Amino acid sequence: MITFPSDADSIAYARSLIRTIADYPKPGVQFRDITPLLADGQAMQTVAEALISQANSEFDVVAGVEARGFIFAGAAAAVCGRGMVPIRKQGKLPMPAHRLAYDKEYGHDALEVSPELEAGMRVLLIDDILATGGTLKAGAELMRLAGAELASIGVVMELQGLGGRTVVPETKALFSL
Ligand SMILES: O=P(O)(O)OC[C@H]1O[C@H](OP(=O)(O)OP(=O)(O)O)[C@H](O)[C@@H]1O
Ligand SMILES: Nc1ncnc2[nH]cnc12
Repeated sequence: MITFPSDADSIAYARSLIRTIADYPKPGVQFRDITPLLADGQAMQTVAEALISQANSEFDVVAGVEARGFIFAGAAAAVCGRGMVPIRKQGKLPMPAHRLAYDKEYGHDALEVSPELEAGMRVLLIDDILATGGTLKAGAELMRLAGAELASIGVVMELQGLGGRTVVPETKALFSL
C-alpha cells in the first residue's frame, strides 16, 4: 500500500477551510462548500495524499463520481501515479460500457462508466462527501457490475446524521462534520 507522511494538523487545516452555507440549495440544508479547500494548494496536496494513505487495500486505478468527486479522484490518482476513471451521470460518456440506474431523494438518475474500467481491476472509489450514501452506494454497485474489485472507498468528509455510514459502512473519511 502507498502511504504519504501526513499529520493531524494538516488534516485539521484542510477541514477548517470548509465553508458552511445555510439553506442552500434549499431551506434546512447546511451546504458544505469545498471551494476554499480547492483554492488552497497545501490543503489540496494534504487531502490528495491522505485519500491514498487511508485506502486499506492495493488498487490499480482511482474512480471518481461526477462532479466534485472528479477533482479529488484526479488529484489522488496523480500523486500516486495511477490512472483515473470517471463515473459519469447518464448521457455524458460517448462510449458507456456499463450503466446503473438508482433512486435519489427526488427522482431517479443513472451512473455510467467507460470500458477503460476493465473486469478484475482493483478500484479506489473516491467522492468528496458522504451524506445519505446514495451516490457512493450506486457508484460501488456500478464498479461491481463492471466486474471490477472494490479495493476501498474514500471521501474527504462525512456528514454526520444523514445515514451514509449505515448505507456504505466501509467508507473511510478524512474528517467528519
Ligand atoms: O451521499 P449522498 O446523499 O448521495 O450525497 C453525496 C453526493 O452529493 C454531492 O453530489 P451532487 O449530486 O450534489 O453532484 P455534484 O458533485 O455535481 O455537485 C456530492 O458531491 C456527493 O457525490
Ligand atoms: N450538505 C451537503 N453539502 C454539500 N454537498 C452535499 N451533498 C449532499 N449533501 C451535501
